[in-house]
Amino acid sequence: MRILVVGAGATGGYFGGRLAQAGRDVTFLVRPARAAHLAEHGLRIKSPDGESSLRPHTVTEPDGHYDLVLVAVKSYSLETALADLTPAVGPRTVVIPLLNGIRHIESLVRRFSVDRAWGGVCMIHATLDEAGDVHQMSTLHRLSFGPLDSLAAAADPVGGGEADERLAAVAEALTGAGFDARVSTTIVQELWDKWVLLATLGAATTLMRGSIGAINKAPGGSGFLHALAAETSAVAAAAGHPIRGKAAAMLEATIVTTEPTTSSMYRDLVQGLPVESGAIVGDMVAEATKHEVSVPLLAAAHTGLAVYSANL
Ligand SMILES: NC(=O)C1=CN([C@@H]2O[C@H](COP(=O)(O)OP(=O)(O)OC[C@H]3O[C@@H](n4cnc5c(N)ncnc54)[C@H](OP(=O)(O)O)[C@@H]3O)[C@@H](O)[C@H]2O)C=CC1
Ligand SMILES: CC(C)(CO)C(=O)C(=O)O
Repeated sequence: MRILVVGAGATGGYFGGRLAQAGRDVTFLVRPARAAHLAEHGLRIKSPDGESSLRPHTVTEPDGHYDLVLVAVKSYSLETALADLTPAVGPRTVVIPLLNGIRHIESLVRRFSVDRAWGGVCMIHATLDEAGDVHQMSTLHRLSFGPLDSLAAAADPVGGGEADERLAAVAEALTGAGFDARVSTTIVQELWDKWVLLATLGAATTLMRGSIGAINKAPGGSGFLHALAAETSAVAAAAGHPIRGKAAAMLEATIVTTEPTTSSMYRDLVQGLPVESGAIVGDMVAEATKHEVSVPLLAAAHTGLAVYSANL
């Protein structure tokens, strides 16, 4: 299976790198500066389990159709990346995005239809360090993926057809490659579960300019985190995607920790980089407005991120 990974940053470099190390046929679609860096230094992955390096195969424009395309760019780069990657998408290509939030799903479905645009949720704490290496900061590395359930059911109402064959092939390609790969039959709900977690984590850490552990140790911090999580959970419930079970337990465990847990958006902010505030916090505020849910803390975080972005 030919796999194209669009973006060789923290997530693309990690998951694509692990796939290449496992012997999969992986090509990275990168821009010229990243291509030059990778040609000179290779793709280095630093993780709690050790350090590794590989010589990735890169292209700066697609060289034909691929069977599977993993999209690993930030939300603010998506539209350009979609235009760049479109020549790689043939009639049977599966496109799986790793982005946070929900809005990118609509862009992908608009461009490729629900038949080729699937859902993907990655759980990892990773960053590109000052040397341009991928730094995996915890042992978490999970990738869930699958056709967009309700939409896919409408496209393939009886199941058992070509969609199932492609799912089996994609699952085989992604499984056993050194990370936790999971087929999901409820990927839309998983996208919401992750969004609620990340909107909470991202809003809290960027508003308070510190980790969840630091917030919990500050006066009023625990109450603030619980109030914020109640807001994001209420938005998801009002939108028809209430978080339950394991997702609710994970949210609770995340907001009570005294560990220095942060979010990718916070790491970007402290480095003075652009942030995905619209896709992660702004869209959740918009959902709240649509469903008449009161979200004063989330709205304050959104305002703070807008001020930060305006000063970049
Ligand atoms: N980092 C994390 O821990 C997690 C991140 N996520 C989500 O994953 C998504 C990706 O984030 P992350 O990997 O951290 O981001 P990074 O900024 O580390 O990497 C994004 C990469 O995309 C590249 N890129 C942008 N536009 C293009 C293009 N047109 N063609 C090719 N490459 C392009 C950039 O390359 P260039 O050098 O050319 O700018 C950059 O290296 C985000 O939505 C994020 O929220 C989800 C879970 C965890
Ligand atoms: C939820 C979390 C922290 C881990 O995947 C994340 O997605 C992020 O930091 O962007």
